[in-house]
Amino acid sequence: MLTLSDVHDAAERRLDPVHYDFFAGGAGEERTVAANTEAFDRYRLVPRVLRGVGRRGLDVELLGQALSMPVLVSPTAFHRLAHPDGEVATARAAAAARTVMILSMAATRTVEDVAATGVRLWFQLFVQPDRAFTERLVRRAEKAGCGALVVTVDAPLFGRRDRDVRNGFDDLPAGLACENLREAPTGPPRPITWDPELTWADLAWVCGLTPLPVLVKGILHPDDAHLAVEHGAGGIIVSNHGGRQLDGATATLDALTDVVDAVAGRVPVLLDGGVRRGTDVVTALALGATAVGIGRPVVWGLAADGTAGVRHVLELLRGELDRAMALCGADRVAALGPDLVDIGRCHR
Ligand SMILES: Cc1cc2nc3c(=O)[nH]c(=O)nc-3n(C[C@H](O)[C@H](O)[C@H](O)COP(=O)(O)O)c2cc1C
Ligand SMILES: CCCCC(=O)C(=O)O
Repeated sequence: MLTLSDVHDAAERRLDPVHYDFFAGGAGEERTVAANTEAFDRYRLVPRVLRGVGRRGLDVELLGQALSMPVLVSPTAFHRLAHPDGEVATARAAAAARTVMILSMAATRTVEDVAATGVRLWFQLFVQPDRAFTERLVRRAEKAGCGALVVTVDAPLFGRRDRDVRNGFDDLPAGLACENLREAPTGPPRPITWDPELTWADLAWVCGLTPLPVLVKGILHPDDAHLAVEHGAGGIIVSNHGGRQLDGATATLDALTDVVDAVAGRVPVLLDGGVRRGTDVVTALALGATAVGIGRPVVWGLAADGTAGVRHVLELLRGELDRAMALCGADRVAALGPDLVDIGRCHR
């Protein structure tokens, strides 16, 4: 498996086709799923030369945590559909790679079991209409040692994924559950409720609830990025949920520059969606992202070969990023700037 695309192919061969469709699919025509990767195809790099890049550092600091590279694990649901050990297997790989894993609220292993791997862990939250329950979840994540909360804001309701509708896939199979939604160890898990009533006041409420930094995930509009910072966000994740919510939403890479300008350095800006190559990481960082997240590639690694498969995905990206940085004349992440991107020609 020489590329992330090879890992995808191996996963597709191993997964139940219905579960493969759940992981791979997006909303509607999947235009935004396609747009995310297609945007990276459109941007070109303008490398610098003769810059002495024999010693390179890929490490970054993010919200007080040291990462070995600017690539982290975006939250994805239901890892036990891909591997019996589920999110614990994923976490072992992220820990070995010394990067952050964002645990989905829809994880099929408990946050305590995942944290026990020693991974740098953040917890992703859909704010629930029952605010007392939401607060208990936050306390549980804090107690388990999570270093940040990630509030996903692109889901006032659930995007319609046509593949899942066609396949009749609307719930986890017997024996699997969202383990962090049980109120008692053997009690039934509460269902995730999408709350279309959420407003910026609710984000401010979450930010006031916890000393942890709160990242807001699912921002595409620069005015929303500004509002997020005003309401207490400690970080922004430019994301369209991997094209699973609003079909037709802009590619995240196309949205990045305006968001970075609106945030004006006040908090870190991350991006996810369509990152499949080390050069994609270079492009996003050159345009102002502090780090990028990967969603589906992690699931493909997990399905293909468990912890080793996820580790392979992370190390493939690390190797590609290192090579791409050298070829761009950058010896460290901070050396990646917008001058490396052929902005004028990228929208043709
Ligand atoms: C199978 C799957 C499940 C996901 N589950 C969640 C989730 O529970 N919470 C969330 O905030 N985002 C979720 N996402 C969105 C990802 O966090 C991320 O934004 C997206 O996958 C990035 O795009 P990529 O898959 O092209 O890397 C999910 C994405 C996929 C593909
Ligand atoms: C019911 C879990 C939802 C996870 C999610 O956000 C997604 O599938 O995109």
